[in-house]
Amino acid sequence: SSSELTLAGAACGDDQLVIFDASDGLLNLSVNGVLMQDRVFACQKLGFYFGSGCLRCSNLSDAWRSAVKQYCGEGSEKSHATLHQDVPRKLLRWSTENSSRNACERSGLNENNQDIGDSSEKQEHLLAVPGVILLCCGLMLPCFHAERKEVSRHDNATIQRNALESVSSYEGSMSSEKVPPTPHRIPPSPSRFAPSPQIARVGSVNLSIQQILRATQNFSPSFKLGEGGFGMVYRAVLPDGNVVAVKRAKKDQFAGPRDEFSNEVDLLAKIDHRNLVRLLGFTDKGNERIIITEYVPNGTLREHLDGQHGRVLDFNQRLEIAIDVAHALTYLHLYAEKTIIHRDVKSSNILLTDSYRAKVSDFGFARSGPSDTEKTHISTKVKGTAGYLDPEYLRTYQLTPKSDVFSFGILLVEILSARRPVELKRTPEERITIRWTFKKFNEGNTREILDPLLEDHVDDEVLEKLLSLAFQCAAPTRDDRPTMKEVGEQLWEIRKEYGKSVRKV
Ligand SMILES: Nc1ncnc2c1ncn2[C@@H]1O[C@H](COP(=O)(O)OP(=O)(O)OP(=O)(O)O)[C@@H](O)[C@H]1O
Repeated sequence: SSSELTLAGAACGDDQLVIFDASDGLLNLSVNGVLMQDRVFACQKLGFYFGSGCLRCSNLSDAWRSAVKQYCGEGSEKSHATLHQDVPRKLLRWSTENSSRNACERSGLNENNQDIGDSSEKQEHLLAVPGVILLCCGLMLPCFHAERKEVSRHDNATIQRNALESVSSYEGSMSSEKVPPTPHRIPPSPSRFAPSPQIARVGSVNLSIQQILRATQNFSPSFKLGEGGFGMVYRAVLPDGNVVAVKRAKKDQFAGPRDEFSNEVDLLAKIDHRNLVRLLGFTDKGNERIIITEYVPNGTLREHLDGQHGRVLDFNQRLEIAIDVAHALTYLHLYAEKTIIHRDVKSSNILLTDSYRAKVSDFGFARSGPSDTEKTHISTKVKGTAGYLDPEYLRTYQLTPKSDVFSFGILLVEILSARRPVELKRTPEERITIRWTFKKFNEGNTREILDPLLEDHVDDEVLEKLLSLAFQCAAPTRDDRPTMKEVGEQLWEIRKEYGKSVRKV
């Protein structure tokens, strides 16, 4: 539901690939968190992944196939043709002409193929071939073909629904897992869900399905607040007049290897902080899985930065929001029953109250940190949202609270600039907001970074301190990043300084 969304992700050796889109439907590829800015080069890289056998079309989900097709198939055809006369077009025709046969098998990209192995020697050989782009394009064709076959099997509406559903936060996989994971949120497994007695104690709202149906007028669209990877979110008015948010799991979230529902419930149940959305109750009956949380009435931070709520957030409000998020994360990292790593810190997961205080929501991806005090990290699948993902975590699969610190650094720049972490409509130099910001900062042009809609005067020193803090948080190596507690303390100091500078003016 945010605008820069992951469409598909896969692991290839040590590389994590994400093809993601923006609200305008443009597609881009990132490898290990680095956006491939040149589409031809990116398609070459994809071609090598296919060539080395680590990406196989037979293992690709519909969403991946369709993403690859959109990314390298139609858009790049022209540029390839310019470079290599009309040959790639010929290859595309080859694929269409042979549509009756499985092109995956035909090109030797099936599971048993030994012709194009995964040895680096063969990759080097591929690199040495003139017209490598042509070859790469050819290697990817089977996927375009397979996608076409899918289209003929499904009606358009289904495809569109699949694409929408797959637009969610990123889930990569360990390098040892050769099969690319489905880009869908991993659905909850009924077998693993068991209401914990703790929840019953924590939950202060006990509602039957009937009462929930009444409170949302049968999940009426007019009560809908939004939609995320887990399902729809509704506003519900309880018989006592209190308003709550009701998060209803999608039907297709009911079978699968992991249990996002119980994950979210278990974690929320242990949390009690004014800057974190509070769990009030849950229901798990029959075909319905529902989480009831505190209702936060004033939309998401991203909506406010987009100006969707009319009034522009002033500088002090932005500072307070940043401090609130820092406090929420400090609590999760240090003071909750055990260390919790949120893993999906982003502006669309920050909800605002009427007085513009922030509450961090969406614990679908949250993980408990290492329970063993000796260990500094846990090794786990990569999850999160493109643009906010810690590159070290992407590379090593080692998750620590510093991954949240990285995302916070990206968020801080977003709060100051109102730009999304990745802005695909902009020129290549401006696309990756953190890089663009860093360049502007080094050139001494910090004012240009600020949200142009912001009317307040902001002291240069205050702005520079905030940006330095954001860059420290977004340092490539986790050891160079501060802890969330230190970030909160620094923000607090900067806010005091800003207060003084405003009084002077
Ligand atoms: N407690 C709440 N109070 C008010 N609105 C909420 C609440 N929780 C969620 N929403 C609304 O519902 C939308 C969807 O929320 P949800 O947490 O399911 O997904 P998301 O974070 O936007 O997306 P994703 O699941 O892909 O990360 C939010 O963007 C927000 O507008």
